[in-house]
Amino acid sequence: MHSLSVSGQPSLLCQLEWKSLNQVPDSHIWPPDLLHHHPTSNIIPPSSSMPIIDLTAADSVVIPLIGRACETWGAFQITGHGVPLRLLDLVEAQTCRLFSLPSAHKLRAQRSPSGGVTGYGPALISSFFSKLFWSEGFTIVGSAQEDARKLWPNCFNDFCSAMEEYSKGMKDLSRRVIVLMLRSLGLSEEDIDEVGPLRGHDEVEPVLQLNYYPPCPEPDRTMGLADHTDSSLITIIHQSSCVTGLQLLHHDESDNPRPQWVEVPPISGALVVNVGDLFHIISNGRFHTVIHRAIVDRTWSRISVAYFCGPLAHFKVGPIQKIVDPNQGPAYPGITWPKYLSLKKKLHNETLASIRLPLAAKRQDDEKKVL
Ligand SMILES: C=C1C[C@]23C[C@@]1(O)CC[C@H]2[C@@]12CCC[C@@](C)(C(=O)O1)[C@H]2[C@@H]3C(=O)O
Ligand SMILES: O=C(O)CCC(=O)C(=O)O
Ligand SMILES: [Fe+2]
Repeated sequence: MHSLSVSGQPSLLCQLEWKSLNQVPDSHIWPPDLLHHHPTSNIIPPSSSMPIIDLTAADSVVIPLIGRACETWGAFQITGHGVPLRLLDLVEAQTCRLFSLPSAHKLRAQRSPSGGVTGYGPALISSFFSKLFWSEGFTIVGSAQEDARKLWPNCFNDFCSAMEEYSKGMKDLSRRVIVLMLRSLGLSEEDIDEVGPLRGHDEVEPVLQLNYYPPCPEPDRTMGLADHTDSSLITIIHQSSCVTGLQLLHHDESDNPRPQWVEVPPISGALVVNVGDLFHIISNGRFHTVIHRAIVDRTWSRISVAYFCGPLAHFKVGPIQKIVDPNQGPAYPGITWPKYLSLKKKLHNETLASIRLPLAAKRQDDEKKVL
């Protein structure tokens, strides 16, 4: 059953008994202009489908492929990444175990309504929309112990150890991918040690977002997770292997002036890497932070596990000087991840634009006009 808040708007903490529904309640029906599903937009010729990069290939092959993918797509899939299939299956099974709990149990670990980040609830961006998502989320920052104890007072260990092992695997992999991305921007290994977004990488608290999208009787009328960019440097996503749902907004300059939603096909054992807002900033806008969303399926539920990799809290992320064109200057000021997240809570997809600096060339022009 879903609840209504005093204002008559559906409560964001509403908990549906998904299985009991044979149609989508009004609280979850999205206006068509926000859905723009365009079924045909999913039929993308293979020549322009999202890159799949095998990390076992030589660096001289992988690095340019990654650079190109980040510039044109803002995302790519990786295979040969070394994270065992056993670990991907384990984290998926534990995620499934969590979302299969009765609603009343899950609500014991509900995210605190007064600005909490960790715990069970709709994705945080849900507050920007008057309609609810056809999904449930669980956010882990650092250790999952406190919340897992509320869910399984006597047997929380399996869940916690799976999440810890997975976070560790993702931490190592994200460092490796970030180094390849920085090298594709022309930085040497020594430059990378100096420039710093990876400084203290081992101490950064892992952020995991577990997402569950139940089957939906009317998938074309609702939204699993609305359009957004991730605030991280990069996000690594594991998605269930048989059900599609993740889509990217892709601008294919060569054929079509309008961006299109492109499906990210699930490939067993592959992981999706999204360029996040902070990488867009450090690359001075060269790498493109990707707008993405999740839609739902009539028959199948879907699970995704997203690992958000960011810098240490006190580290100010700004465009890397070595790659800033001196004629243009930096496009963004330095900003810490917590500060960026607090802006994002208020401004959602307008956050990057809100901090963008006028280009140096334009600044000089404007200064001349004043003189
Ligand atoms: C580090 C974070 C990124 C995130 C906000 C958060 O503090 C924890 C949850 C993350 C998440 C996951 C689902 C999509 C997203 C936009 C959201 O609503 O919560 C991201 C946030 C983000 O990238 O800004
Ligand atoms: O479900 C997905 O594949 C996308 C999840 C996502 O974008 C997120 O958690 O930020
Ligand atoms: Fe995302």
